[in-house]
Amino acid sequence: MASFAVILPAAGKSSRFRDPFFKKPFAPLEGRAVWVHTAERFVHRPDVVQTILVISPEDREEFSEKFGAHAALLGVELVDGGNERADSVLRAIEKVRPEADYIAVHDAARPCVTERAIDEVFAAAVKVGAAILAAPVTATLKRSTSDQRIDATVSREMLFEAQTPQVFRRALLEQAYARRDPQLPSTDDAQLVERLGHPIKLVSGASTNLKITTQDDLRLAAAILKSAGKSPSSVAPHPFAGDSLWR
Ligand SMILES: Nc1ccn([C@@H]2O[C@H](COP(=O)(O)OP(=O)(O)OP(=O)(O)O)[C@@H](O)[C@H]2O)c(=O)n1
Ligand SMILES: C[C@](O)(CO)[C@H](O)COP(=O)(O)O
Repeated sequence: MASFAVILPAAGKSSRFRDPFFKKPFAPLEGRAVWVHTAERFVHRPDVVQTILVISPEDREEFSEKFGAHAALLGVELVDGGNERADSVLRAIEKVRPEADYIAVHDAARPCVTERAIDEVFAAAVKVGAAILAAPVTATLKRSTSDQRIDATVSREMLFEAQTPQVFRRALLEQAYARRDPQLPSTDDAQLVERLGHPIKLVSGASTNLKITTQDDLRLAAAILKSAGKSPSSVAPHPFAGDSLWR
């Protein structure tokens, strides 16, 4: 069986979350913190050999007080994050155990991912070496002028919104990070692997696999978890789930 190390980046500033008390990974959601819901999607899987939660050094003390026992119970290891998301992921990559064949990076702020979607993107990564969940763009896309007027309508043909997990053969992701040019920004890990020219499979992800960014997203995530009896694995998968496109 292929073995996976899972990296859960949770070291961001949550600036768009605008909550006076919580950064989004630590916000309460249906009785548990967001990060706990996310971690629980992975820690019990027989193919996951390690789960690493990346938190900001400034959060370490409070996290240990509030969640230290729960993290230990789940077998979740902690790593200090960095200024950029890529810095956080790299620090976790450096702690991945030798027995992991693949590395899956999944935003701690995406607690509604389903077991089926994880199965599919993991399987695709084993097949191709790299795969990400991505939702087909369904809205009409407009490009704006600097003063917020419509400049043009952009074709949504073959456009996908990248999600996570983003899953890679370990050596491939390590090579992509070794060649990372800090001058070239990257908002996801796939971008770094794309620059190597390696194919990355797009596995259709559900719109319910949302990234909590704002307070509205938290409310939406609560509704999704409630409708799934708090276990999103029973959420109806995206109608095209399982389809995938080479890239
Ligand atoms: N330096 C960073 C930046 C982001 N993240 C994590 O990457 C995921 C996706 O990032 P995003 O949604 O942008 O989180 P924030 O950067 O916290 O959001 P904001 O831009 O609103 O501050 C989040 O789980 C976030 O905690 C991280 O681990 N380290
Ligand atoms: C990784 C990601 O969730 C894919 O859509 C997204 O790029 C994270 O971006 P953020 O600005 O760090 O939220």
